[in-house]
Order: sequence, then C-alpha cells, then structure tokens
Amino acid sequence: MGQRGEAKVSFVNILNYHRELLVSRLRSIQCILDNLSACGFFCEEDVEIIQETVTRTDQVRKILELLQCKGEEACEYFIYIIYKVHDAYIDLQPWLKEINYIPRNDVTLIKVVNTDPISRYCEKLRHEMSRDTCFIMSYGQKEETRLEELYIDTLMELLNDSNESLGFLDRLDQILGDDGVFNPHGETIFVMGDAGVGKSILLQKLQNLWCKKELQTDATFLFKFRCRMFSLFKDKEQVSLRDLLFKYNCYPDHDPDHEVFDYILRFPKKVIFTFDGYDEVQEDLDLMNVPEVVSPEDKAHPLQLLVSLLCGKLLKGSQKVLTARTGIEFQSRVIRKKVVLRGFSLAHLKTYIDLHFKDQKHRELVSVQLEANPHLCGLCSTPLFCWIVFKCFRHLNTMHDSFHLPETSVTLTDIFFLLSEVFLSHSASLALSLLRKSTRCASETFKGGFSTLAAFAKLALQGIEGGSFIFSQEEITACGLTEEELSLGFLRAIRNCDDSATFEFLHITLQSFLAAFALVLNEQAPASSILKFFTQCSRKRDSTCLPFDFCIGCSSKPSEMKPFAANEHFQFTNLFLCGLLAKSHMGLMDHLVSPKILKKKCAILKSYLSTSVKSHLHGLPQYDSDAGKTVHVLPGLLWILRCISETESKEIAQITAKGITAGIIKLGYCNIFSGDCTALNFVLQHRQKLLGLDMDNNNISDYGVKQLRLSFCKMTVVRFSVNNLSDSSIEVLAEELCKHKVVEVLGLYNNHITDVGAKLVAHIIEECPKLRIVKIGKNKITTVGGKYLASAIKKSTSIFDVGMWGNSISDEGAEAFAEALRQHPSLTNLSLSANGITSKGGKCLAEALKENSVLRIFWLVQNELTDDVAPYLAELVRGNTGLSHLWLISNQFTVDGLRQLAEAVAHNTALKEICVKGNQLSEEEEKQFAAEKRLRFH
Ligand SMILES: Nc1ncnc2c1ncn2[C@@H]1O[C@H](COP(=O)(O)OP(=O)(O)OP(=O)(O)O)[C@@H](O)[C@H]1O
Repeated sequence: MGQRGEAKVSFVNILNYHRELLVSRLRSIQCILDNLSACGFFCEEDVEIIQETVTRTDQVRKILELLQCKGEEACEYFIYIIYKVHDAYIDLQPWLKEINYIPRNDVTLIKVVNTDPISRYCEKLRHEMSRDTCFIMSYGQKEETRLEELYIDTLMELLNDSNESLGFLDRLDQILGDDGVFNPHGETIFVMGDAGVGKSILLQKLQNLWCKKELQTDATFLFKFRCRMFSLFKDKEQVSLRDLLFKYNCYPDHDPDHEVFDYILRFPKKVIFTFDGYDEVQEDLDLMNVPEVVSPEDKAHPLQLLVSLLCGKLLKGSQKVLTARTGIEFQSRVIRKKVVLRGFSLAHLKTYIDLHFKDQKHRELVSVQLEANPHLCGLCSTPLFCWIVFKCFRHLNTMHDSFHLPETSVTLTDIFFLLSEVFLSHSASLALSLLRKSTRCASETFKGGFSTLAAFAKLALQGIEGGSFIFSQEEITACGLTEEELSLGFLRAIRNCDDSATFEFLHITLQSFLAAFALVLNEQAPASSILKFFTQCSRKRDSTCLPFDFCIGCSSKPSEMKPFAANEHFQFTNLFLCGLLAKSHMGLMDHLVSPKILKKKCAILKSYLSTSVKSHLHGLPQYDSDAGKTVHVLPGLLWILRCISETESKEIAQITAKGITAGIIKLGYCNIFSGDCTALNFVLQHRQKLLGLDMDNNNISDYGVKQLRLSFCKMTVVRFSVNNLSDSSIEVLAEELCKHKVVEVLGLYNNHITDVGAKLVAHIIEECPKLRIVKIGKNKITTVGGKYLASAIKKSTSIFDVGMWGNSISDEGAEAFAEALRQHPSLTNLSLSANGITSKGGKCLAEALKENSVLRIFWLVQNELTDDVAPYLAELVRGNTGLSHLWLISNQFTVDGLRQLAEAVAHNTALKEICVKGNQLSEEEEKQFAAEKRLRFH
C-alpha cells in the first residue's frame, strides 16, 4: 500500500471491506468532521446530516457512506487523519498496520488539524505541567531558578525486595523501565530517601521531561499529586475519580462526550501517576483498613481512591511513582521496584558547584573550603543542605568580603542558622544598614530581626504541634507577620486549585528548626516543655522507653493529633533544639533569651538526654556473634546520638560511650548517612575500651569514613560493606588501621574499590597481625589487585576467612592465590567465586591445595571451570584431608567431569559435600547423581 505499493489501491474498497470494524472502533468523530470539512471534502450540510444522527455507530456509518460517494481522494484523506491523529484513533492503529498503510506523498500535503479532545487535553496537561515544573523553589519568591539550570541526577540505587542493592541507575528515565523490577505484577515504583535528598525534585524532573516529550514512555497522560492533600479532606467527604484527576491537575476543554475520561478508563496503561510524599499521609493506610474502590464511577473518600489506585484496583495497568521518606513501609505486594536516593556523590557535588556559581572565583573558593571540611561535604551530600549552604555562601559573600564557610565541626543547626541569617538580612530595615559591605555580625542580624524570627517561630511551632504544614493568610497574620515579612523567604506560596493563597515553610526541616527556636524563645511556658516532642517520639516508638513523662509541663495530647506517618519532623525539632542549646550557640542565644532561662533549659535538656541514652542502651537487644557480644542499635538511638552530637556535650558523649557494654555495635540497615558518622565519632572518641562497628548496608560514603578517622584506633571490627566507598576511603582505613593494628575483621563487600584500593587492603593485611576476616567481594578488583591481595595473604599467619566473590581476578589472579594457599597456616575459608577463572586457574589451585590441609571451605562458584580441571580436582579430593566443603555451582562441568568427582568423593570421608548445581547436566542426569548421594544439587 501507499507510495511504495505497486498496484493502485482503492481506498473506497478498503473502507467498504473494513466497514464493520470501522463502525465499531472509530471514536473522536468531531475531529474527522472538522478536518473533512476544513479541506472541503464535506460541506456544511454533510456535517449537519451526520450530527443529526443519534448514535455514534450510525454517525460512522453515515460518514463512510458519504465518503464513498465523494470518491478515492476523500477516502484516502479519511485514513490519513486516523494515521496522523494517532492518540485519538489508538484503537485503529493495529488496523492501519494490518492494511500496511503508508501515506502517499500527495495526501501528506493536505493539512490535518488535531481537534480531538484527548490530544487537546494531553497538550493542555503538558502545557500546564511544564509551567508548574520549570522552576525550582527558591528563597525570596522573586528569585526563581530554572529546573534545567540546576537539576542534576543524583545517586539512584535500585533495591530488591529485601532492600539489597541491585546497583545504580544511570539516568532518570530508567526509573520507569525494567531495570530492578522484582515484582512484575506490581505497578508502583517506590522511591525512598531522606529529608531533602531530592524526591520531590526527581518527580518534578520526571514530569518536566514528560511535558517536553523527552521521557521514554508512550504515556498519553501524567497526573501529579502530593500525598498530603489526600489527608486534607473531611472524613465524610467523597469525590469521584474523574474529579480527583481533573480538579487537581486540569480539566479537559470541549469534551461534551467525556471522551478523555473514557479514554483513561479504557487505556490505563497510557497513564502515569506521580504521588509525592507518602510519609505525609496523616493516616496509617495499612491499618486504616481502607475499603477498596473498584468501580471508577463510585464516589469515595480521596484516601480510598489513592489506595485503590496504588494497589491497582482502580485503573489497573497505570504506572505509579510513589515517593516517601526512608523507613516508611508500603505494601510490598504492590511494589514493582524500589529506588533509594543517595544524594550527591563527590562528582555530583563538583557539577553542582559549577552550576551554582557562575563566577570562577567563587567556584574555586567553595571547592577549596569544602575540600578542607569533609564533615561539611558529608552534609552537602544531601542536596537540600547543599543548596542552603551554597545560597548562603553566595549571599553572605556578596554582602561581606571576608565570608568563609564554617571551618570546624559545622552542624545542621549551623546551616539553618545561616539560612535564617540570610533571610533576616533581606528585611528592609536590616538591609539598609547592611547595604554597605561590612563586617558580618550574626548576632546583630538576629537581634534586629528578633520580632520577625519570633513570629515565624510561633507559626512553625503551632504547625508542628497541630500536625499542620500549610498555613492560611489569616493564620500568618494572626502570628503578627506582615506582607513584607512574608516575602523574606521562610515561607513559600502554594498554588491551590481554587486559587486561594496558602503557604508552607520552604522545607519542613526549616519549620522544625523554627519550632525548636520557638521552644527556646518561649519564656512563659515551663522550661520543661522544651521536651514535648521527645515524648512524642518515644510514645510512637516504644512505650518501654518512656521514663520521662514526669518532666513534661504541658501535654500536647498526642491522641488528638494526627501525626504524619513518620515522626521525623518531631525528631528534627528535637535535633535543632539540641543544636540551639549547644554551647557554641550560647553567645548568640544570650542576646535573644534571658540567660537564666536559657541555662535552665540547657540543664533540663542535658539531664533528659543522659537519662534517655542510658535507658536506651539498657534496653537494646544483645546477642553472641562470631566476633563477640553484639548489640543491635535501633533507629531511635541513632536519633539520640545525632542529638548528643548536636549538643556538643562531652559529658553526655562520655555517658553514652560508657553505656555501650557489648564489644560490637551493629548498625546495619539503619540508613546512616555520612553526616551521622560525625555523631558516632563524637561519642566513640570518649570510649576507652576497644569496640567493633558493624555498619553494613548504609550510605556512609567516603565522607563518613573520613569523619570516623579518630575512632579507628579502637576498632576491632570494621564492617562497611555496601556503603558506597571508593579507594579514598581505603586510603584513610589503611593509614589508621595500620597505625593502631587492633583490627580483626574488615568488611568491605560491595563498594567501589579498584586495584588501587586492593593494594591498600593488602597493606592492611600485611600490617595488622590480628586481622582474621577480610570481605572484599563485589568490588572492581582485577588481576593486578588480586595479586597484591594474594601476596599479602600468603604472608599473613592470622588470616582465616577471605571473601573475594564477584571481582575479576581471572586465571593469573587465581595462580597468585594458589601460591598463597600452598601450605598456608591459617586460611580456612576462601571464596574466589565469580572471578572469571577458567580450568587453567582451576588446575593451579587444585595442585596447590594438595599441599594444604588447613583450608576447609573453598568457593569456586560461577567461574568457567570445565571437565579439563576435573581430574585435578578429583585427585585433590582423594588426597586432601582438610577440605570439608567444595562449592562448584554454576560452572561448565558435564556428566563426564562430575563422574570423576563423584568417584573421588567416595574415597574421602572428611569431605562433607561438593555442591555442583547449575552445571551442564540435564534434569535426568542430575537426579541420577543425586540418587547416588555423592554430589549435592541443591
Ligand atoms: N537532583 C537535584 N538537583 C539539584 N538540586 C536538588 C536536587 N535534588 C534536590 N535538590 C535541592 O534540594 C531541595 C530539596 O529537595 P526535595 O524537596 O526534592 O527533597 P525531598 O527528598 O522531597 O525532601 P522531603 O522528604 O523532606 O520532602 C530542592 O529544592 C533543591 O534545591
């Protein structure tokens, strides 16, 4: 057909032949009529005749009849309209394929205008969303930044069902793709991350890409929602799905037959939903037992609609991207894949500096200052904090020639102090005095802006207490805030669908900071009321950790409140309270609060924290592990550690360090980021005894390791597996561990260590006489690194367990390990699995092992061993008395090779099993071997 067709095709005949199909599938009749009449194929009368016909099918019949009378050209143009307005005639696209339609040149010269409601709605949605998503929020409402000027992809890690890493995404649009899908039946892509790590911005970018048609998807519609709006409805309020979609996005124009909604119902796969901030839903949806809505026509409470959409009961097949703070659980059976945002890497930080500072002088200054301060770098790995620091730097550097980023231990409170200082200095009265570049005096700024600060603090506290994060103009005025103060930057306006003005704090962490400020500033309430949110947190967490109710002056009636599903805003308020009452801020706070009251509040806080930490440590679960008595730290304690560090109180740090009675603390899967390592280091520095630290599966990154530098002198166990570490971390470890030589266990599995890092680990093995266990699997170590490690292991007389799984040391590396194994005195467990070892390397290993009676467990899983190596392994098996387990799963042995091994096993009673599953055997052959009970297949 079409221009390449040989014989002349009759379009009249085609329409005639496929008449019934067209009658049943053609919709969007108006668009057909508009185009046929615009091009003169139909006259006004034709259109009237068709419009007078009542049913859609009759209308189509009429159109086809008329077209056939008008002849070939009209029929061809009709098909061309269906071809051009693809979305509106989606049902007929397979038919076009079936008839092999390719438009001829002549017809393509005739214009087709898309007047279809679906396409028009799609355009409208794209247009409105593009307007809403092209700027990043900024302080000072006049100062906005374009998303594309400042957005960079951050670290996006894929997790499996059990929260184990599946690697990182390279680009944002992969988020909708198949990478990392562990549940193909689930439809919700769950994006997690800490406060300020960039979840909302990620969705904003996704929406913006969709608007610009730059997202790899064929979705016709994208609807965006903020989860917290679902909680704003009254209990009895009910809406329809149609209203929910259109009211909170935009309504279709000229759609008398509701074709848009009809299309959404018929093609849910063409719809993407983004739901931001599931943690902000003020109800526990799992517990709420929300009745599911199954019919799209039913009205229901918006929360019911939300749950039904997420679970696929409504619009099954639509794609959903849901974000939430880390730690928030969501029904795993509906999750398709999980992505956790890990913030900025060092490379991201460099790019972000370049984007942020146009001026080369500033770029260099910031880079140098950050490099000198790993803790600040750690905080800046959270994009929100990074943005605040950079904004403040730019502002204060312009105002005051000599402004530098804080040099020593900068805390989160310091960052929010800076931000508040910048906001307050925007105030007209203050700005006047600061117009001339002058020496910076933060206390003057705070004193000058005291009433403004107090009013914002009051508003923030009211919000935190009442579980409300959106403020009306009336509430703002009631706190004494003026129009001018509103534009300082603390608050930003939210566009409501009814165009009423409401506001929210720039970020909820800022609200927490200001709420903490209010607690400190309030001289009327009993001093003990500063602890009210600590009590909230412990109530939520665990009733056994509640020995402190007695000291709370005024109860905030938690049962009447509806806290967010997460209570992080309370935790942040507590954290900032500790920061504001820290010694380093006393000088400033003394200008704002009566020193007597301040002193009293400090004493109450310290007393609370020391009692709290004791009680927490006392209640922690302890168990005996291979490495000694281990205590498993709970997330609640992590927040206390953060608070202690923020108070900078050595006294409480000492109490904490002393209170850890176990030899090892386990902080696995606690979502620890680099900034937390400062808190840990602060406490651990006060510990006298040795201690093991198991922090596997967190996100401490290189900055975190640098922060822990002073604590390595007492660390017997260093477990930092799955923590995004590069060689620069290993440099710090090598320096410190080799200096103090107390380390016994080194876990570095699944990081980004290359041969450079492997050489440093080899150095640690050589230098640390107590080192027994080294796990360095799943890194980027090649033959070169493998040789360094093997040579170090050869010299060590303490090493006992080495895990090298998932590197690529290949045969040459295996040969080096063979040399190390020959007569090794201590190594009992070695994994060289998944290292690209062929039979050549296998032979060397088998030969060397003949001279070793110490190695008990040997892993050679997922290599490329063939039957060639079988005789050597068989000989080894016959003669070796030490080996108890040999793992040969997923190699390339056939029946012949395995038979030799099976016969050898029969001669060795010490060898408990050889596991050979996943080699080249048929099921039948596997069964036969298994029956003989010589080899294991599971
Ligand atoms: N990928 C990014 N590129 C550039 N800037 C970013 C990025 N991600 C976050 N930011 C900066 O950090 C700020 C906070 O990010 P965002 O609001 O998306 O965090 P969040 O994870 O949604 O936080 P919360 O859980 O508290 O809502 C943004 O306004 C922006 O200034």
